[in-house]
Amino acid sequence: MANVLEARGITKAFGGLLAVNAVDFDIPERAIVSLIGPNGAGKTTFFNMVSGLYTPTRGRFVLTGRDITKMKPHQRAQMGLGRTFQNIRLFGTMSAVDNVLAGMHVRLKGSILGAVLKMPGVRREEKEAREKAHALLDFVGLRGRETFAKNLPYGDQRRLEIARALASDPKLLLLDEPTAGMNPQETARLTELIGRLRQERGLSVLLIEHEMRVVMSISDRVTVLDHGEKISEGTPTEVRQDERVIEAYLGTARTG
Ligand SMILES: Nc1ncnc2c1ncn2[C@@H]1O[C@H](COP(=O)(O)OP(=O)(O)OP(=O)(O)O)[C@@H](O)[C@H]1O
Repeated sequence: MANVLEARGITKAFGGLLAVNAVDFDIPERAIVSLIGPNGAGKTTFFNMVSGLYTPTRGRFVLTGRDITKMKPHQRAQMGLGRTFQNIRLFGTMSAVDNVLAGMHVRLKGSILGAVLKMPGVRREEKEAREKAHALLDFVGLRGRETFAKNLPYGDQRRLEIARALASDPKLLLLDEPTAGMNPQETARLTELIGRLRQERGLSVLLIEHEMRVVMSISDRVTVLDHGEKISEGTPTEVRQDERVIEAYLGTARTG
């Protein structure tokens, strides 16, 4: 199966500290892949390099066959990379649907002049965008929530972040600790939603997640980082039985 993302020899040095050290990493099409490891292992740093917030010190990223290593975050978004953040970054005093529309702007073509003149093409595009935004809210289970984003329950805000990320039609979605701070019911619903991203939308997902029940239940492959190095990679069952992983991480991790 083709890979959506290929990372080769990815390294990030902060001064003398190698936060990520020569990591190779593939994400196949329609795969759910998780990155785990103890605090400070380099997960977020790796993630920030995939999305373009950090430039690797060495190494190369290829997204759907194109080298994106030197591209800026918004260019990567246009090429099919979507992400959510560990700390929710919604527009608090905008409605749910307006948050999703904001996520769509990387794809909209209409000019400001066109909008001012109310040109038919632009009006049609706006209408279609609004319909699509409502469909995405339906998909994540937020139909008809017209309140400000900041007034939504926490679990719903996380789902809204995913709807906003989907608005740019990504091929690969990066989710940074999507169940952080959720209760068990919210976690179960979100896990199901992640499965539907692949099932119903054909997406690949890269997940950073501390909740081992989530990781082990939905991942096709798990990669384990420790001190910036890849120490294990395989199916959840393989990784769970790997002595190095048990020693470095699972012995102390939250296993539910
Ligand atoms: N901007 C930065 N400047 C300097 N050092 C950094 C920076 N970002 C991360 N580090 C260091 O790089 C290492 C990897 O950190 P990173 O946040 O990627 O780990 P993590 O696996 O995501 O941890 P956590 O599970 O706590 O989020 C740590 O030692 C951290 O202190």
